[in-house]
Order: sequence, then structure tokens, then C-alpha cells
Amino acid sequence: MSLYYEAADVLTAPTNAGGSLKSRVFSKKGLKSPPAQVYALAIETCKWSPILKEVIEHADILRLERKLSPLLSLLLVHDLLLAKRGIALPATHGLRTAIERHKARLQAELTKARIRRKLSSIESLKAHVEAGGENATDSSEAPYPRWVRVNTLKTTLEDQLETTFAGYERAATIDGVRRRDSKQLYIDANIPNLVAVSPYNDLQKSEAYKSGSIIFQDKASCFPAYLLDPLPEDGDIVDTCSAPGNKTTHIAAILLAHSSEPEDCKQTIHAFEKNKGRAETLEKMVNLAGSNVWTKIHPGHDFLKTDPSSPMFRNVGALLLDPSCSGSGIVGRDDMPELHLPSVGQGTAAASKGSTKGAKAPGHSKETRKRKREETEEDLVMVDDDGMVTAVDTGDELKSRLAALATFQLELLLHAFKFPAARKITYSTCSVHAEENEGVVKSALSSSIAKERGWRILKRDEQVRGMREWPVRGSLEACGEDAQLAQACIRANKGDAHGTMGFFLAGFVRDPMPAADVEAQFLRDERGHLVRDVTGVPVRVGEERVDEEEEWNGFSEGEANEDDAGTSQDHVDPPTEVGDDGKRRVGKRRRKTKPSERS
Ligand SMILES: C[S@@+](CC[C@H](N)C(=O)[O-])C[C@H]1O[C@@H](n2cnc3c(N)ncnc32)[C@H](O)[C@@H]1O
Repeated sequence: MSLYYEAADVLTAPTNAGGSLKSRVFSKKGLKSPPAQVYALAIETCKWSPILKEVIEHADILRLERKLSPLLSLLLVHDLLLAKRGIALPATHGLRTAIERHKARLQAELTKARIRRKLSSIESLKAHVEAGGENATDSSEAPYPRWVRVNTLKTTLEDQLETTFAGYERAATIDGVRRRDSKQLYIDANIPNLVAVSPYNDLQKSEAYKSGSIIFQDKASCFPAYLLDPLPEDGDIVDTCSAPGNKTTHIAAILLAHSSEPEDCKQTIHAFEKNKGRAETLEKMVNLAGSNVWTKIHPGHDFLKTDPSSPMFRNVGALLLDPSCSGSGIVGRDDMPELHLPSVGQGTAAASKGSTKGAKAPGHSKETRKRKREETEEDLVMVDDDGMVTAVDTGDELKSRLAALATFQLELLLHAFKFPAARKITYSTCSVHAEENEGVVKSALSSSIAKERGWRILKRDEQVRGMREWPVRGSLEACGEDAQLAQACIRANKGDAHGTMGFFLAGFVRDPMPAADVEAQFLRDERGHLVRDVTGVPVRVGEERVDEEEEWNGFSEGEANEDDAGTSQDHVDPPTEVGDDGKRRVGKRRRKTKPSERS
């Protein structure tokens, strides 16, 4: 099948084939043409379709070339008039000759279309299309503003207001930045150093964007690092699922903001990313954002395979979990671009009417396909945030997919609970489904590891100001009518007045125990040093079962001292035996670790 048939196929797939144009193309099996080429042709043709529709109708080629379908004519005329190399078919191919014999007429109609738009050159016409000038929502409000996090590792909000955003007026509310022609800027009231502008402002070309001084990040996606609020006393941080790195770099910015002497900040962010390709993206982002100094990337490492009791993580006081999820809260996933198809035989009749941009010829309402997924089809396909597309045709399939995701998410959270020095954890998803959100939180709280280690929910009144004041909270029903839990959970709704993606977040904490209690909990050897098991975890009183058969032939007593602990990733303190006399001796394996202590 040729490139043109394949692009036509993607554009005519039923709306419940699911996902954005990009995900449809890249997940399509058996494409002969490179997916990137199919996608580029399809998306560009959609963008140009209001103009190409006029051109084709005025040139009347669908009446003259009966074998051409309206969609194929759009794709071919696009390449003939706009692609550098013209139509990508052999010169004698029937489709190519059917279009090329009308070349002069088509070019003349393109010129007329440009003049009708009062544009002086083909370059200005291209710029007009690129800027979305043919989009039907031209004068309407955009549903989502462009959220921009000012990266305080490289710049300050004040600097950005004076440079990148010089000339922007201050918007009092988020609505001020939704309009296409808005040159306003909204400074967010919940998240520090976050601003919003109209999505039609071309910030991608700005120096600040290219240099990592500003980062495009949805407001809701800024919630987790802000709620985690890593402080100097929290020690090291783990970002369990990091790529592409928005939250990793946000953590770094907050760490540094809390540090009185940033250059002396000794805290490390351990950034895990299981997928090697995505880990490369993470590394690029961490470098660009200037957070590499404080970030240790663990590329291709599965967080679930980490040993929480490894000396490397002994100072980890806070963890951020933003695992793979159904991605059902992501904005734009479901959108298909608008496509304006030409009608047969409209000829000059349409020409006289089609003098405005985005002109719609008779028959438009029938033939123009607005490929937005209907709400009822919302769950027919799931594109998770690893880009995996799963067709979910029935409620049962959706349920089982969500159950599988929730199992993985819970496993991750329970693993995070095992970090011995951890005091704070945030758990977030960009999913709208309660199964992945409140459901996971409830299961985590009722787990034995949470109870054993004292993990509880971070209540609303304990949260940082911006999160405490954020009005959208968890679902009471999904929290089993537990009002305090529902208030502790944070949600953001896709498509509401706040202009964010769909998102969920909860914080977990455990309170430091009084010093005396902590002391009493752990075994100490004759010298008063903490007794550790073979994995390095301090042994609690009452857990000291001696397994005489298993001799440990490790360090001699003289080699083992607490100062060594943690200096090497592989080092573990020597196991200690408790003798019949009640004294503890170093050098013998004293017990097997409990499963909950193993990674
Ligand atoms: C939702 S994305 C993370 C987005 C990221 N936190 C950000 O804000 O830019 C989830 C990421 O977790 C990674 N991932 C999934 N399971 C993982 C695991 N067990 N260990 C480490 N990374 C994992 C996925 O490859 C994916 O890149």
C-alpha cells in the first residue's frame, strides 16, 4: 500500500479506533511506509485542509478525475503544492498523473486562496497555517492554557517577567490566557514559579525554552514535587519513575530553594528509569535544566529491584512515585485534528463563497470530519504514558487492565514504604480512574508494611499551603466515605475551569518517634553500635533469632565498625549473634531476614 493509501487509512479509521493521530499511526501494525512519514503527511494535510479543500473544489478536479476520492485528492495535492519533493510516487503512477495534469490550475487556485487571505507570499501563507490560522477554533478560547514552570535552577521568575515575558500583561484569572490572541500572563496562586500563557504563543523558539530556563509542565504535574517539599533535613530523595524528568528537575529546584547555601547542598536525587530509551531523554532534561549536579540517574534500573536497605539509600528521607498509569487524564490524547474534505462538483460556486479563511463549502457539515472522540467512547482505548495503546472494547477489559496497573502501582508504593529513613512519600498518576488512585491509596494504608512502619496519609491541613488551598479533592465514594481521606487526596480534573490535565496525588508520612522509643526499638552490640542484618537493616528487639548452622565468615570484629557503614554500596555491617548469656557478638549470622525487609 502506498504512503497515500496508508495516510488515508489512518485518517478514515473509525473514531473508536482510539487515541490521538500520533498514537494511531505509531501503534498501527503492518505499515509499509515509515510511520513518521505517514504521520507527517496526515497531520500536515489536516492543517492545510481548509485551504486545500478550496483549491481542489475551485479547480474542480474531483469531477474531472472520477477515480480520486476526496481524501486522496487532499493528500496528493498537499504534496504536489507544498512538499519539497512533490508527490512521492513514480512519475507514471496513475494517482500522480491524475493530479499532475492539473498542476497549473491547482497552483493558480492556491495563489487565489492566498490572496483571499490577504497574504503576500507563500511563506506568509505557510506561517499563517503553522500558527493555526486555519483552525476553526481561531477566535474561540483554548480549553487549556500553556503552563510554564520557571526553572529556578537557572533563572528567576522576576528575570523571566522582564525578558521572555516582557510585553505580557498580567492576567487576573486563568481565563485571561485562554484566548488565541492573548498576550497576557497569569501567575499561578498555588504553585510557586509557575505561570500560564495562551497556548498559541510560540515559546518553543524562545531562548529561555531552548536553554532550560523555562519548562513546559502542566500545573497538576507540578503538584507532586511541591507537595513532597524536600527539605535539607529530608536528606536524599528518590524519584522512582523519572523520565522524561519534569518532576526530577522540579525536586532539584525545590531542594535548592530550601538550601541556605546551594553550593553546599549535599542532597542527592536518585532518579530511576526502567526504560533505557526514556532514561536518555531523562538525562538530556536533567542536564538542560541544570539539575545534574544533584541528580544520580539510574538508567535502565527497575525501582522495584532496588534494595531499600542498601547503604546507598540510608539517607533517603523522601520518595516521589509517579508510576506508569492509564494516562486517562492526559490532555490531547483523544484528539484527532480537524479535516476539511472537498466536495465533488462545487466548482466556482464555492469559489464565490469561499473568500474567508476556513471557508466551508456546501456539504461541509456532512463531509468535514471532526474526529474528536465522543465521551461515551472515552474508555474504548487506553494509551498509557509509556505510549502503549490498549484497545479496551468492553467494560471487563478496562477493569482488568486497570486492575493490573493498580497492582503494579501498589507494589511500587509498598516498596517505597520499606526505605528505612523515609518520612515522606508522594504518589501520583495522570489517571482519572479511582482504581489507580484512591483505590491504591486505600490498599497501601491498610497494608501490613504501612502499619508495621507507621505510614499514614498526609492530611489536608498538614499539606504545603498551595496544596492545602487547592479545592479539588479525592472522591468520597472511592475513599469508602472516609471524609478525612478524601480531603487528603488531591485531584485535578481535565477540562474544568482550572485549566489542568486530569491528575491524582496523595502524600504519605510517618512521624518521627520520640528518641527514647527509637533507641529502645533496635538491638545494639557490646560497644553500643546498632546491630544490622545481612542486608544492612538495623535489627529490632525481638527479631534476633540465631541460626547457628549458618556461619558468617565476614569481617573480623576489628574491621567492623559503624563508621564504615554506608561508605561503600556493597558494604554491610557484620551480622551479630546474641548468645545465651544475652550478650551480642559480632561475626555470626543471627537470623534470616523477614520477607518484608527484602527487596
Ligand atoms: C508517568 S511516567 C513518569 C513521568 C515523570 N515522573 C515526569 O514527571 O516527567 C512513568 C515512567 O516510569 C517508568 N517506569 C515504569 N515502571 C518503572 C519501574 N519499575 N522502575 C523505574 N521506572 C519505571 C516508565 O518507563 C515511565 O518513563
